[in-house]
Amino acid sequence: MVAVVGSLNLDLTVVVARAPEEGETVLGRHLRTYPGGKGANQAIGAARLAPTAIVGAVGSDHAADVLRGVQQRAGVDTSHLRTTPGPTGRAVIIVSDDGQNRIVVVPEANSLLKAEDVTTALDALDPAVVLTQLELLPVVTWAAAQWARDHDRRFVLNPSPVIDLDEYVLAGADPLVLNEQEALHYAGLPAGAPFDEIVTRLLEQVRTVVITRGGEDVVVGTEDAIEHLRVPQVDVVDTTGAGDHFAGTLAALLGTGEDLFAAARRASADAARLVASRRSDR
Ligand SMILES: OC[C@H]1O[C@H](O)[C@H](O)[C@@H]1O
Repeated sequence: MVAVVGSLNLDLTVVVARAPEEGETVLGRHLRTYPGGKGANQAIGAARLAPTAIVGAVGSDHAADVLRGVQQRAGVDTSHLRTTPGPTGRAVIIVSDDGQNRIVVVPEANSLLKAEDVTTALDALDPAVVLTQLELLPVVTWAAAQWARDHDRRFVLNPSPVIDLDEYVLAGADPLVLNEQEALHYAGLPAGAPFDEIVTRLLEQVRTVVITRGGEDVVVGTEDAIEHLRVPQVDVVDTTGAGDHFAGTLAALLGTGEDLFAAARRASADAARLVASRRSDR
């Protein structure tokens, strides 16, 4: 079983020809709401391949009902999804015609999840893999990392959005799953740094690393090898949630005993299919 300790948001998405500059107004189209949140997206990705539960919090509003229902229909165990007073998390997303996005997250209920909620849920679920990201409070991320370490379970960490992470949390990551910009941040290197140096710096802090580089490749680093895996080439329509789907798929496959390199290959093929479609068609 995979336990995803993570965020759930209702996403308000708009498509634009190009994202506005500071002080500029542009016209948009296709204003839609979608179920989202990195945790929720990852749980749906994982649930296609392995029993999966989400540990998180939603508010007491219509958005909460929508998000809970979507998780349940995807086969995700929601018995540790807390309901808190007030609004559910929201995100505002601008998707440009080149498929790239800009996201603002308003955490709301996500910030009401407590460390004790996570420990209690993980004790009850007893997962083989704990997957988390950084849209919850830092003490909650810490609790997830600590539980996995204390119980000798696999801890998959997607350190997004970027924050200054405690080295205790990073040290348990096996793997750390992140994109190129995030990799530069955690490696403490400037844009344009040689890729093998980025991976080497990260491997000084974590056990294994998987870096997704859009249509370029996926880089997998362990203490034995650094490999650049080819990714399927597709026409990019919307990248939103593709990294989450990748992380969820990877965590599920690792939980079934798949090797890290094979799991990363399969996850990138699955994520490529998502990138090539609008969210309304997924
Ligand atoms: O990674 C995409 C997700 O980030 C934010 O959490 C949004 O809710 C969106 O669904």
